[in-house]
Amino acid sequence: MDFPSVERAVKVYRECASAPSLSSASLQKTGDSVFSVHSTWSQRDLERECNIKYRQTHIVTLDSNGQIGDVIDPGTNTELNSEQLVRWSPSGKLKAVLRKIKDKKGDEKQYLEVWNNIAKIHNINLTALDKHGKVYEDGEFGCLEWSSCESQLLYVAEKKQPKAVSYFDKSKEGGSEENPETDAKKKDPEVKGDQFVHRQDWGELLVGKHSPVPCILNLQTGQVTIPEGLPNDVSVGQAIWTPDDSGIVFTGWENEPYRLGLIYCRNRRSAIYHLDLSSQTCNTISITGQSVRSPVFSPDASKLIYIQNSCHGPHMQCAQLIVYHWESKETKVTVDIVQRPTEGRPFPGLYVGRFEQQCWLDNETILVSTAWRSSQTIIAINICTGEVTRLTNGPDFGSWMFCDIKQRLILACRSSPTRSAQLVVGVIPQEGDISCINWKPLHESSVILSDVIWSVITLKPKTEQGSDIDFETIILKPKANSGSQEKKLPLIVWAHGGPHSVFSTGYLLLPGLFCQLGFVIACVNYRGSIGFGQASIDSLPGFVGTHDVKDVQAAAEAVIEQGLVDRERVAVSGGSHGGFLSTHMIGQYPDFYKACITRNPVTNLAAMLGGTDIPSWTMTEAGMDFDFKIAPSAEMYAKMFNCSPMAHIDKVRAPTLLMLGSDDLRVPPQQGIRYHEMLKARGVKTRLLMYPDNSHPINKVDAEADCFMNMYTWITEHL
Ligand SMILES: CSCC[C@H](NC=O)C(=O)N[C@@H](Cc1ccccc1)C(=O)O
Repeated sequence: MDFPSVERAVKVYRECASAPSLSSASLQKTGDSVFSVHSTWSQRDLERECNIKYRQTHIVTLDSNGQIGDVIDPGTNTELNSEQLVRWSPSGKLKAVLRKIKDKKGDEKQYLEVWNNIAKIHNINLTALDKHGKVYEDGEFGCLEWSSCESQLLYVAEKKQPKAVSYFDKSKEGGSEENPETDAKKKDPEVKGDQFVHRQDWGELLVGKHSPVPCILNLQTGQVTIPEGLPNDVSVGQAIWTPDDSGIVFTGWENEPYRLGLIYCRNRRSAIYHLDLSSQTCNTISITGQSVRSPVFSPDASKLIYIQNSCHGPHMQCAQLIVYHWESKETKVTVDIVQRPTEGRPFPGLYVGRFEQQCWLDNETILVSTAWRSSQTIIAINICTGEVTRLTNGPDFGSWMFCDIKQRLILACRSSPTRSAQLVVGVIPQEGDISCINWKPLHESSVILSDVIWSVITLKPKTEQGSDIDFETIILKPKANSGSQEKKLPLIVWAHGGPHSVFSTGYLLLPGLFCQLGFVIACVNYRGSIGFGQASIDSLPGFVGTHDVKDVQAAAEAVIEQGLVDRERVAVSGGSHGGFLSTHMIGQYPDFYKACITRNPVTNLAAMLGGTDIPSWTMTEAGMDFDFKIAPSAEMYAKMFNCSPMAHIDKVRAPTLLMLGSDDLRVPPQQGIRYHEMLKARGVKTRLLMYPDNSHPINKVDAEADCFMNMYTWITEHL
């Protein structure tokens, strides 16, 4: 078959990859019935080979009936390149900005600025204060919180460590020093012989983040303090003020006996703490032996909510929503884990990492986005009754992210496999059905794939165990061919990572690109994906390499049965656990798959145990309980090997492209390198691309673009 040319693929990539993705969006009340919407976007810049960030502002007015009136786009996109965190004060009058700037010598400095509506009114050089290391700006620990009196800011930064020096360092032995800053630093405590002590960090994408502590900046004095009384051996993150500013509440992750990588892993042992700043006493609010996160106070300050799930087992799980009554100290599970959604009660449970900063509709109702089968959905939860109302369920947009709420004006971002992100506003009815929202877009999607149509199919598993748990597949088809019988199309079967994550019916760059270029795509949400109930998640550990493989194959067969696809031209693709599945498919169905493309694949769980930042994952997914002390036996290693793609290497025939990030701490590149070597030794065609300075996602702009072009040329050469 004639595939579109490489030049055409480059053009399609330029178009589709130009779609900006939303980093954050918030609402500010700027007058009677007037709101401004500030959104920050990230966009690939292929010329500069980097992601640029820019801010967009819209004005939204409400009419006399409280409904959306005008939406004004002043057309003021501004590129931002140094803002790390931004937070509006409770009154909306001040804005705090954490900024990273390189000085003349090229050293990075962090500043905390405060702006009013006219100008910058404070600028504190946090690096020069030298009270702590780098400020955390990530989505796991990071925070920037105004006290209610708007005179203090709370954030999290790396704890300052005593300076480690050599026993042979002579520079400290007297001599005069004229620089007072260096003199002050000289007075800092020093530890001899500690220069090479290994300090464990929080792993993949959190490199250099070891011991976060809360920090308080007093805007009047310009001084930063690290509160006393913090628990030992706990990493502090997600800190917020208590309602009267007398203390702070935060999530604390246990450092001991050793840290396991945190990103994409919502099962790390943690607790919610309350530190009283005057008495310097710290108490635990949550129960121990759980994984908890994201404390948020209700507007009337009577309740604190947070998310909780088990700290054992799968790395992503269905979670509970906990309500803690601040005065009575009573705790209640208001939304529980859902094992199996049913037709009568379809809510599949909560799959939430962190609440948005403003998530309260009123003192009883919160808004949150969660996975709901193959879509990302906004729900309202009545925290007194636990009642869940689905607010978004339209046929055109499959993925909805809740952004902000002011009064009853809700800001959200939606997308679909054929439409890139679009901000929308709506008014939540005061009375009646709160899901009756008339959404109004603030702008058009920047990319619309008009030649693609998408659908979701539900499938029954073909295994004995877990056969009562269904799963779904998102199908993308080129429109021109969708009804015709004349020419059958090539198929790419795509498996997501995790394994406990999900493809949602939002904008999917790679599948969309390939579909624009004439391929049918099947994105398989095999059993174990999130959004289908905890029973589905729990059905996979112990059966990886079997259940997930059978589901992927059943999805491929189901798409072929629809009659549009040429069964002689099927390829498979996926990254990480999706790479584990791709390499399994070519080992277990060697006649079926004609090409394989894989990013940072897990190929041998037994070998990965000693190299990944999450050794717990390899044991859990192979069906064994993880314990920090465990030194696996030969039988355990055998179990891990036997469920791995490497166990099927002798059967592989499909030409296989491997794309590896040299800095991946999650799936060490050796996993892919060894698989590539094994294929070479068996005479199977294979190519390995190693991307320097890239880690697990391989998402640097030049690397990502190169990956796509190599995927395209590999597939078109072999199908
Ligand atoms: C020991 S590596 C395990 C595979 C890895 N799982 C967790 O990190 C994985 O599949 N990564 C995914 C990323 C991901 C994981 C979970 C939820 C969302 C995304 C991948 O790279 O696609």
